[in-house]
Amino acid sequence: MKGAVGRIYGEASPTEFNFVVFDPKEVRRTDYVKVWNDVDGWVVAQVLDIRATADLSGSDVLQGRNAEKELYVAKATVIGKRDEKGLLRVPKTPFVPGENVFKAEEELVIDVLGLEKEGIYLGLLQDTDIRVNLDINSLVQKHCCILAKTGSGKSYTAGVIIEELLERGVPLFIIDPHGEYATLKEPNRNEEEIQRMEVFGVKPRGYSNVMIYVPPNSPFVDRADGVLKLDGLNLTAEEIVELAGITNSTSQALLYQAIKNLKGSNYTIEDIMSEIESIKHNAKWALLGHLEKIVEAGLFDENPTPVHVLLQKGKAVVLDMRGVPPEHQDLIVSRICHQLFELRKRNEVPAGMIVLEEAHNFIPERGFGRAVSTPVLRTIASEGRKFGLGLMVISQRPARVDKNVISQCNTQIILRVTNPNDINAIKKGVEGLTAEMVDEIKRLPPGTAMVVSPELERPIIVSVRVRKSMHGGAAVNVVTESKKKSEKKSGGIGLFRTGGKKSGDERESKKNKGSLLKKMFGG
Ligand SMILES: Nc1ncnc2c1ncn2[C@@H]1O[C@H](COP(=O)(O)OP(=O)(O)OP(=O)(O)O)[C@@H](O)[C@H]1O
Repeated sequence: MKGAVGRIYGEASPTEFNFVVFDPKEVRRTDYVKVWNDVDGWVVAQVLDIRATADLSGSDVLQGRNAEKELYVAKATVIGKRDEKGLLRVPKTPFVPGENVFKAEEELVIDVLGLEKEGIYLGLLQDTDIRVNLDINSLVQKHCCILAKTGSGKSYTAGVIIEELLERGVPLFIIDPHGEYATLKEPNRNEEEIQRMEVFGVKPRGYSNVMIYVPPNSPFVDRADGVLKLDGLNLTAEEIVELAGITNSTSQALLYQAIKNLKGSNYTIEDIMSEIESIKHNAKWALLGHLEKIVEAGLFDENPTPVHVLLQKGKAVVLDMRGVPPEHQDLIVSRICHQLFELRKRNEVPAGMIVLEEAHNFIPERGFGRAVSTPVLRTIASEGRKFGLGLMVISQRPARVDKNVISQCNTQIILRVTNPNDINAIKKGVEGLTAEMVDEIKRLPPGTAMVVSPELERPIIVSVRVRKSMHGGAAVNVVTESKKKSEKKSGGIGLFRTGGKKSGDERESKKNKGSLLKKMFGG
């Protein structure tokens, strides 16, 4: 029959069938096809796998004989068809062997998958010209996560979504441990990417509504739009233990005692120091030394930055924490997110989204470290949607991110992941993934994402569009870079990130810091 790409053969059920492929160049894995079902009419299915067989024995092969004709057989899983009410229905009667299989038209695929006509434009459905738009409300209010192994396009994809949100005026607060998002201000100048823009129907542009804030101890203070100073009021013993790296149990006990004495008042770090000074114990001097170092770090100020500037209509504020010690980053994230959440509850900042890069450092899975920012981020993940505060959780180590937080994310964007522990974490945190889909995740090329969302009838694979603005996390070739800078010989070949990314888990070393305090006082 004209236009047919194959014909059903062998056993077929209402949900699965195999078909012989007429031309292997025309049908590929993950393609969408349609088949006539006598009861339901045209039904859409997706090709899961294709195999080639030939009528050749082992000895034929050994004697160098070629097959007269090889046979290509595809396995398809049925997605269904929309009924008059727009609900997806899967047939109840099996497909008939011998029935022709056709390529599904774009409109039919869009309809059956439940793709939005408008929304956050993420890219094109793999191997098609179909635009994938994600529902903005669901993505922002009900949280989303981007999970991938390093170098697969995680922060690039986050950049694409941020551009789309910026164009719609959604307030964003971007927690950027490695300084990858400041380049949102600049138009994309990457020539290769500019050439691919036509395919995606986008043009280069920078975003002037992006502001860069840095902590006071950042090496990049002079380049920032603003400095984020914290008030330093009512620090908890646990926060100070983490901030100063206090491991000595006597010092921890003294600190706890001093803070207990101050409870009920609005105390500063100087108040804690005077309280400790009044304690008669030789261990107090070492503790005072630790506190002195915190003061010297200059994170806290009598005139703190008003937190409402971090979430403003039509703006994205990037908190660039490059070069800031991880324990400072953790405290900053904890305090700021707590205050933003409180302001949002009182409607003193607009509804918006917090973008959290390197999420495994701030909301680690139990057993993979501790962070003072965890409780507030968990609360935002579970209650944020009630108050209009969304989370975008980004991580290259899905196994090390709190699974509860991942499963709270309505939209899950997964790029290539190969580590077995990370794959297992994705299986646990993402509902509805079949074994075939999990295999697919291991094979995804860079810049290609699997998107899972209740708004979509099934996980889809998307070629993420090119960025309009400059990507800030690109790898830099050490050799070229060092040649540019000097005539000196290069010490070796390697790659590092423009954002100064560190490899490995920075927080691993302080895994159990502070746990002693908990054990001693049950705090
Ligand atoms: N959709 C895309 N289109 C074009 N290029 C892309 C796309 N996605 C990723 N890339 C390329 O892949 C590179 C790596 O992407 P990215 O920096 O986002 O990786 P990552 O997963 O965030 O890695 P890391 O964990 O090290 O930050 C980018 O520099 C970019 O060149």
